[in-house]
Amino acid sequence: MPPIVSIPRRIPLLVVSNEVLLPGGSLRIPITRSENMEMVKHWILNRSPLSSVVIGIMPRDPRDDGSPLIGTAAVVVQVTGVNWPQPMITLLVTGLCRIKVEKVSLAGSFPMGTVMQLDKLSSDNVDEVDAEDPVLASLLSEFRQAVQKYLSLLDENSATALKLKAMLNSLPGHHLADVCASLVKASYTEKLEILDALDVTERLKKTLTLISRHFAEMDSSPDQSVILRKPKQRNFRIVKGHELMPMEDDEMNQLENKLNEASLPPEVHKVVMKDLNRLKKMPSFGPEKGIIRNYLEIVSDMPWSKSSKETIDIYKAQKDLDADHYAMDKLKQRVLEYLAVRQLKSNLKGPILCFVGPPGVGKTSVGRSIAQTLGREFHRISLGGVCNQSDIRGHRRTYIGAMPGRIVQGLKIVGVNNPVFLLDEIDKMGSGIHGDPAAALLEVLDPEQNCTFVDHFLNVPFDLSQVLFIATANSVKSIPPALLDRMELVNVPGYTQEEKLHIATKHLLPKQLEAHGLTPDLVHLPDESVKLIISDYTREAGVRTLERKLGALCRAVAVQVAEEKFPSPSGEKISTLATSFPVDLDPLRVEKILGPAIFSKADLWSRLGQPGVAVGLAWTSAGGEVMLVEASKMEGDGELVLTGHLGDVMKESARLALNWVRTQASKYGLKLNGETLAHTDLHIHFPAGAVGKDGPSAGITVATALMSLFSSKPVASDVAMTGEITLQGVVLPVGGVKEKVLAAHRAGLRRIILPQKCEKDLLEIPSSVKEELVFVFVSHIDEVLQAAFDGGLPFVGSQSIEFTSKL
Ligand SMILES: Nc1ncnc2c1ncn2[C@@H]1O[C@H](COP(=O)(O)OP(=O)(O)OP(=O)(O)O)[C@@H](O)[C@H]1O
Repeated sequence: MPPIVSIPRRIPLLVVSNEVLLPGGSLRIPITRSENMEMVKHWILNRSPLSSVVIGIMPRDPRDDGSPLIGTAAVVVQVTGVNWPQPMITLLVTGLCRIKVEKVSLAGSFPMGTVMQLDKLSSDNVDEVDAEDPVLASLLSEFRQAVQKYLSLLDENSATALKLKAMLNSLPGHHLADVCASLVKASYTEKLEILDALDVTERLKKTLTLISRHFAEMDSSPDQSVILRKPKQRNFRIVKGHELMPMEDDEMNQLENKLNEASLPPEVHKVVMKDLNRLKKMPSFGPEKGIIRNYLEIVSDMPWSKSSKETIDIYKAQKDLDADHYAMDKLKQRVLEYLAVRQLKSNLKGPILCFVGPPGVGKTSVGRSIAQTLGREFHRISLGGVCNQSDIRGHRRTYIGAMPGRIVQGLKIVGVNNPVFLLDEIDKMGSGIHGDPAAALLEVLDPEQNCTFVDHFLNVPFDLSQVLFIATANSVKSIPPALLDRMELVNVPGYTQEEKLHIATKHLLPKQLEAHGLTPDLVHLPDESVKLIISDYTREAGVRTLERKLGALCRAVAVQVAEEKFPSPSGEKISTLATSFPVDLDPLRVEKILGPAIFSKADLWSRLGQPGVAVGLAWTSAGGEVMLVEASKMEGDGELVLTGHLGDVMKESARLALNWVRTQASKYGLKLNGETLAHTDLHIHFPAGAVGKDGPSAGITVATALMSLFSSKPVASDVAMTGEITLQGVVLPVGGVKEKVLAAHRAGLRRIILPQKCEKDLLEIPSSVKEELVFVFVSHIDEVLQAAFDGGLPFVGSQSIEFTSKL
C-alpha cells in the first residue's frame, strides 16, 4: 500500500464507543448506524484505492471539560459486510497520527471534520524525540529495554511479538510509545490519556507505567494463568508467554446457557460446544469471532425440540375449510383424507401435497387455512425466481455474508419444528451457475431423508420430518421429474361464473370491505353488478382481478363515506356517487367507477363470421383461453407463414392440418391442386402474437380455418373446438378440457367440439355450466367440419365417409 503522505484537511469522522485507536494500532469497527453506513457507502467505497482513504476515528469522549477534540487519523485497510441477521459493515482501520478537530459540518448525514495534524507520520521517518535532550534520551532507552523484556514474555511467533520486534529499532521514538500502548492491556480511560498526551515525554512515561504494571501482575501471579477483572465487565485471560486475550464474559455465559437450554441433540451439542470453546479462546478483534458467534446464536435460536400442539379434528377442519373457501371440493376432500390418516397415524411420513392450478384460485390461502385448522404455525417460502442452491441449503460459513437457507430461516422465524411450510411457486424455480435449487429440495421433500437435513450454514443435521410441506404450482411442465415424483399433485381448476359470483359476494367483498374500513350496511352490490364485473372486467380462471375490482368499488365508496363523516367546511364534494346509504352499486355505477368494459363478448363476435377464422381453445398456466385462428391466402410462391410466437409442436400441427386439407379438399369440391397452391402463399396467425403458444391441440381448429378459407364459408360463430389431428384426419384427445370448457363458457360460446375420448373429462365440469353448452364429440376431422359450419360442409366427393369412430 502506498504510504499516506499527508492527512487531508477535511475528512469524515467516525465516533467509536469504548475503544481508542492509537497511531500504529489497528481496530475493527462494527458499523450499524445508518449515517455511518452512508459514510462507508458514499465516501469510503467510492474511493480507490481503499488504502488512500483517510478517516478520523474519534473516541466517544467522556472528557467534557472543553479540551480540544483529539482523535486519530486512520487509513482504511478492509471493508467487510454481512446482511444477515441485520446489515452490518466492519471496517478495519490502522491509526496514522493524532488529529485535532477544528470544525465539524455535515456531508449528507455523516459528519465531516476540518482537522489539524498533531504529530508526524511514521512514514516521514522524522523522530520527534529530541536526541539532544538527555532526560528524554534516557527515558527512551529505558522504554526500549522495557519493551524488550515484554517481548521476551510473549510467544515469539505471536502476531504481537512479531510486530513489536520489527518495530522496536526502526520506529521513531514518539510512535513506539503509541504502538506499545495499543498492544498492552489498558483501560479505555488509560488509552484516552495516552491519546491526549501530545508531549512525547508524557506519552512515554504513561506507556511505561502500563508496561511495568503488566510485569507486576505477572510476578504477583505464581499461576500460569490468571483472570483479572477489569472495569466494564471485560475479562482478560493472561497466559504466561501468550498474548492478552480479552473476552466478553457475560455474553459468553449467556450464549453458553442459551445453547444448553436449546435441547440440542447430543451430536449437535458436541459440535457446537467445540465451536464455543474455540470462540472463548479467540481474541476479541478477530474477524472469525463474529462469524462463529453469529453461527452459535442461530443454532441456539433453532427450534430443536419446540413444537406447537397439533389439534386434528377432521369435522372442525371441514368446517374451517368450507368457511374460508367456496367450491374446491376435490382439493378439500384430499386435504381431509390426509388429515384423517394423520389423525390415525401421528408419525405419518409424507405425502407432500402439491396444489396445481392457475393463479388466484386460492392455492396459497388454502395452505394457510390448513395450518390454522391444525393449530400449527404457517410460513410461506416463495420459490419464484430462486435459482441458487444456497437459497435452499444456505451458504458455507466460510463465505463472507454467509447465511442459512430459506428452510432454516423459516424454522427460526416460526420458532417451532412442526410448522406448515408452503413452498409457493415451486414451478418458477430456475437453475443457475450456483447449482440447482430443485436438487436441494429433493432432500427436503423426501420423508425418508429429511430427518437429517443438513443446511450448509448450520453444518449439523436438523430433523424436518415434523414439518408439513405443501407446494403450489401453476403448471407441472417446468417441475423437474425427480421433484415431481416426490409430490402428490392435487389439481385446483379455475372457477365457473357461478362459483365466482358466490366467492365474490361471500368471501371477497366482506374481505375488501374490512380492508377499506367499511361495513356491509354501507354498500349494496347486486348480483348483476358482480356478473358484469366477472364477464366484462375480468378474464381469468381465478379470482384475483375480481378481488381487485371489488377493491376499486370499495375505494369509491370509502371516499363517499369519508366525505359524509368529515364534510368540507366549504361544502365542496369529491365523490361522484349518490349520497344515500347503503350506496347502491348497480351495473351503471359499476361502469362509472371501473370505466368502460375491458373484455366484451361483442369484441370476439365481431372478429368471427369471416371465412378463414375459427375459434380454438388453449390451456395455459393461467387457465383456459379462447384462441382465434386466422388463415388468409394471397398470390405468391406457395409459401406457408405461421405467426403468433408458436412452439415447434404447434408449427408441426399446423403443417399437418394443411396437408390433410390439401389431400382431402377435393372431397368437399375444393380444387387445391399443386398448380393452384404453387402460386398461393398461406398465412396462419394465432393472436395474441406476443404470447408464446405450443402444443398439438389446435390441429382441428387450423384444419377448420383452412377449410373455411378455401370454401369461403364462415365457421358458425358460437363454436369453439380443441383436438389433435393426425395425417389421416383422426382426432386425438387433448388435456386441460375442464379449463378450456370454462374459458369457452366465459366467452359466451355455446357449442364445443371435443375429441370423443375427452367425454369422460366432462364429469369434472359443474352441471350449471354443462346445461348451458352443447358438446359435440368427434373422432374424425370430417365430423368436426360438419359440426363447425352451419348446415355442415357440403360433401361432394366420390368416396363415402363414415362418421363413426374409427379409433
Ligand atoms: N374458493 C375460494 N373461496 C374464497 N376465497 C378464495 C377462493 N379462491 C381464491 N380465493 C381468494 O383469492 C385470493 C387469491 O388467492 P391465492 O393468493 O391463494 O391464489 P393462488 O392460487 O395461490 O395464486 P398464485 O398461483 O398466483 O399464487 C385470496 O384472497 C383468496 O382468499
